[in-house]
Formats: sequence, C-alpha cells, structure tokens
Amino acid sequence: MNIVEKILARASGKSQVAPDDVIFANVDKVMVHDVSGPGVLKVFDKLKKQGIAVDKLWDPTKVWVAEDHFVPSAEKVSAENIVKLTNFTKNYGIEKHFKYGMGQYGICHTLSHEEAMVMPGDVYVGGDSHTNTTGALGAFACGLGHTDVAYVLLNGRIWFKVPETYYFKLNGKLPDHVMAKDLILKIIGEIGTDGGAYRTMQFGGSGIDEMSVESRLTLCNMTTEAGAKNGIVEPDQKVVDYLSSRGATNINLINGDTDAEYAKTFEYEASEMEPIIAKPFSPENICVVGEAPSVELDKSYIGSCTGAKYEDLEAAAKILKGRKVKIRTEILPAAISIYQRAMENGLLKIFLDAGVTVGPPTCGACCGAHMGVLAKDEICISTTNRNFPGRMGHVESQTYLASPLVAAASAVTGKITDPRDLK
Ligand SMILES: CC(C)[C@H](C(=O)O)[C@@H](O)C(=O)O
Ligand code: SF4
Repeated sequence: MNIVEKILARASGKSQVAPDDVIFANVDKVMVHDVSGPGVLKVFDKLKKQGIAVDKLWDPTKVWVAEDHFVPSAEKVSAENIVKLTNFTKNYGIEKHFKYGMGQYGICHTLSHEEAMVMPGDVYVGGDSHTNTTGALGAFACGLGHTDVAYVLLNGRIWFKVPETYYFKLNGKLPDHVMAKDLILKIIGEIGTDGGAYRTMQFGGSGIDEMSVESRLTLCNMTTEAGAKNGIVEPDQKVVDYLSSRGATNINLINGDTDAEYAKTFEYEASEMEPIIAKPFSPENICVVGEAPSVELDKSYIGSCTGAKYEDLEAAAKILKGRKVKIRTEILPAAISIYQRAMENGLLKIFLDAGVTVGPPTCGACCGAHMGVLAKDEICISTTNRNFPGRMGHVESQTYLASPLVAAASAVTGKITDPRDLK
C-alpha cells in the first residue's frame, strides 16, 4: 500500500485497503474557521429541529478553531460570526481557539503546521478546501463541506472512497530562482484543474527530499486547484524536526511500502524548471514568466496560506532588499509567529524600507473578502492559489498567480518580471 492507503487502513481498522474501497475512517483532528464554523452551526440547528442531539461533541480536544477569513471584521455579519465562533468554543469546551487580537493566530492552514496541530499519519479534516495543505506533514488531510464536518464533530468519523494516487516525481534540486509554487503551477498547467479529481497527488523524488517542509506545503496547498482529494508527501526527518521544534512529541511516521503502486507517475527535471505564472482566469492557464503578457500591474499581493509562510517572506525580502516598489504592494504574513520571526530577522524593515505595507495575518484579499480587494479593471500579481473571475475583488479585475520571488520582482518594476532579470 502507498502512504494514503496505509493511513486510511489504520484509521478504518483494516489490514488492507485499495483505491475505490469505501471505508469509514476515525478522524484524528478537525478544524473550522470563521466561515465554516457558523455554517456548521446552521447544520446543528437543523439537526436539533429534527430531534437529533447536538449538545456534545465527540471529542472537543480533537477540534480546533481559527479566526482567519474575515478578521479584523470589516462589517457586521463577520463581526457576528466571530461571536458565534466564540460561543461555539465556550459551549462545547473547545480549548484550541486561535483568536484574532490575542497572541498567536493566523490562517488555519498555516496554524496547522506552525502550531503543530496535525501529526504525520493523522486523518485531518477541515471546513475549508485548502485543508489539503497539511498533507505535506505526511497526514491524510482534506476539506469537507459543512454537513460532513457536522457529522465528524458529532461522531468522530466519516466515510471516504479510497482515492487512487498520482505520483509526481521531481528529479534534482530546484534552481535558486524557482520555487515550489512554480512546480505546482507547471503540474496544474499540465494536468488541468480537474486533472487530480478525487485523486491523491503525492510528491516524491530527490527534489522533494531536498525541499523544505514549507515548500512541500505550497505543493500540497494547490492540489486543491487540480481538484484533488488530497496532497501528500512521505514524512521524513525534516518533518520530525519541524514539528518537534514547535513542541510536538511522540511523532509516529507512517510511510508507504517501497513497492507501492500508483495509478500514474509524472516526472520533472528540476534543472529544466523556470519561473511560471498562471494568467487570468484559471490556475491551469500557465506560461513561463519570460512569455508573460506585458501588462501594467496595479498591485502585488504577498499573502495567503499558499504564499506567506516564513520562507515565502524570505524570498520576497531577498528581492526587495535595497529596492523600492513601483506599485501598491501588500505583505500579509500567514501567522503571528511568522510575523514575529520576520520582525526579529529584519524582514519587516526591508519591506517597510521598500515602501510595502505589512498587514495582519488574515486571508485578507486572497478570497476578495477585505483588506485590499481589487477594483474593476485592476490587475494584481499574487502569491495566492486561485484566480477565477472576481476571486480577489471586482469580477472584472484580474489576478496573475506567481511565486513570492516573481511577485516581489514584479512589485519593483510594475510589470510581470523574472527575478533573474532585475538589475
Ligand atoms: C471561505 C472558504 C470556505 C474557502 C475555501 O473553502 O477554500 C476559502 O478559504 C477559499 O480559499 O476559497
Ligand atoms: S488564505 Fe486564501 S486560500 Fe488560504 S484559506 Fe484563506 S481564503 Fe482560502
């Protein structure tokens, strides 16, 4: 069995599972945020009306909550949602609630690794489509809709059809100017936004072994954009070190058999990789940066669970050091812990000296919610993961997806720029 089959076999108490088997898996962790939490509570209300008891969760210690999408609240509905979320955690005895304005908080998929909320081998589900991100720790991680999350909260388990697995192999280490973001855009460009539909996308090979845990997180994050059920990387010593340095103990790795089979294998040579962007209006609409259209950018956005981890900020700082931005540029670190490290290591000074605005750790403009959404006809280069019409604001705005290196280089010139071409 491969790693996903092993995790799902363990979680369903079976010795063997195979693609297409339908299983009931015990869940190890579940997450809701300020959008999905209130949505799940609506499901609870409906259940209550049907006489189904919703007064106790299966295990409040396995549930955690993040305030990330609409904080700080810009209007009344999202302010009310934060109150609902606070009452939810109080009423059900959930201790792990990352509150905006109180110590550590940030984007849910960033807290999952920064706060070691999820362990290798876990079955982890969340009320958000990019829950896939956390597969980079060697967990089976996927997003669920409100009804399914409600079911998990009450019963601690959920059904899955065991996905078949596509294996993406990277040979060799990525060159300095190429990031994990470029690789995943290339993959999505090749297989399409439905190319991973209900499949596992597993990443491996010497190039992935060489990669930091944070880069692997970027890969798994965007498996959602290929329609995948989940993304995963076999956990190694790097994952153990990453999680132990964040306080985790008793880390048990589950790995696939060395002779495990995959539905399909795709191979990439790292030395041939180049910086890539996805043009409006789909993550599959890719081209190399050298062939990007010559558009006048209005904004560069370095934020989100995809593109504002510490390593992403370091990449941006490498470009922005001693330079000035030519267009409106916003950097929103993905969690307070990242913000703090950026401050301690002088990145914030580099950003402010370059003329960038640094905002709080929130989803912000990534999903067009608030804090810098785009006006009609505005064009943005962004380290986020989606660029559908209206994703970051007005339906007639445009978003180009790029790595933090490309987004920062483009901030300096006002045009889509290959970091290698900066003078
Ligand atoms: C609002 C939320 C439910 C949504 C998701 O599920 O992905 C958001 O995070 C996104 O990126 O579009
Ligand atoms: S940062 Fe963007 S992609 Fe990530 S959870 Fe928030 S809205 Fe979704």
